Amino acid sequence: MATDESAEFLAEDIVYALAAEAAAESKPGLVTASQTASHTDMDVFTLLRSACSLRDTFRDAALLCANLDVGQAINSCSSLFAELRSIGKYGEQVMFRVTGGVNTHKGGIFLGVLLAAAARIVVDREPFLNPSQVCLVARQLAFPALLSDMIFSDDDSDSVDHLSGGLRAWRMFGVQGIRGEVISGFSSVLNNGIPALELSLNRGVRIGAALTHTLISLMAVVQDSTVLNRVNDPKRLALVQDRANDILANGSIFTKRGKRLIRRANGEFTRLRISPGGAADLTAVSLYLHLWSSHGRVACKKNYSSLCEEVDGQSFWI
Ligand SMILES: CC(C)(COP(=O)(O)OP(=O)(O)OC[C@H]1O[C@@H](n2cnc3c(N)ncnc32)[C@H](O[C@H]2O[C@H](COP(=O)(O)OP(=O)(O)OP(=O)(O)O)[C@@H](O)[C@H]2O)[C@@H]1O)[C@@H](O)C(=O)NCCC(=O)NCCS
Ligand SMILES: Nc1ncnc2[nH]cnc12
Repeated sequence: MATDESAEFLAEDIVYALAAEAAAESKPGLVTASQTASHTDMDVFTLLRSACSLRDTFRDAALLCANLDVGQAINSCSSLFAELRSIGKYGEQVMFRVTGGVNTHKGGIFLGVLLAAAARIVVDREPFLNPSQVCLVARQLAFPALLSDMIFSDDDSDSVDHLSGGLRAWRMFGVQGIRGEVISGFSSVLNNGIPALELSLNRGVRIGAALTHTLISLMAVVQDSTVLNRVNDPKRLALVQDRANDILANGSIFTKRGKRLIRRANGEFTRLRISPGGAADLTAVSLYLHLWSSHGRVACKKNYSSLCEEVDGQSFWI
């Protein structure tokens, strides 16, 4: 196997970001270090095991593009994307093997493979990777194939049972899921996720709390098909977006009221078994794109004394 320093560091940051997202607290309905929330088949250790197993997958995706410039990559996008998809499928097999069959990071694998490839294409020209450029190249690589997935899913068949959760949500309700996020050029990540993450870090909060605010900011806008996987009811997605918008309007992690609403949303989503897994994946994406753009340094002006505080008489981890 050829060695390539850029491919190694890109993969390393993706794995770190998936693990950091898993460990972060105060994520409504999602697995954290202290809860399994809406999930009965996985905990934080399952997610960490999965994240750690995927490093070679992301490295291989970057390596595949090590000698390509943007023009060459875009001219050969359909064959390149087919090769990336098979690297991603192999990554999915590894994930299912190490988790005993649990879907921990299907979306995270796809996004990581695509963005590692795009970043490796861009990195020779731009050592400080600009998130918009990386996302644009990723979009160009994936656009034809994802569009055809979506058009093809609209076949004559009345049944949607054979479709994946994402394609079913698209076909039944026009919810665009992961494909729409990529086709849009990662609009939620660029317009909501990364700005929220950087605002939090600039305000001096710790990385875990910054990830919570990033997640909430994404939940407010993302068309997350995971929310509809278990119950095909678009009202559930509207509920997630309403709750997230309400949290943001009340100060999110920066106010007591915001934190109270985060806690309340966690209780509600857990009761309803709602899991915003797509927004979780995009939280990790926001983190590694931020890391790549700042050369691997998270500007964490730490305040460890606020690690755990009381909200309504209960501890609130941030
Ligand atoms: C293109 C692929 C992504 C394959 O797509 P596929 O159609 O197979 O999958 P989708 O159902 O479309 O969704 C994939 C995952 O994407 C995440 N996601 C959803 N919405 C968004 C969004 N708006 N932005 C970003 N990411 C999004 C989501 O992943 C997360 O949730 C998963 C956990 O969900 P959970 O409900 O707990 O697990 P389940 O097992 O489904 O249910 P339970 O048993 O628990 O009830 C977790 O994976 C997170 O990562 C979606 O799950 C790509 O994978 C691909 O190309 N693969 C190769 C195979 C292929 O070629 N397929 C093409 C089919 S046409
Ligand atoms: N923290 C999390 N909880 C549940 N599903 C996830 N998929 C990715 N991260 C997740």
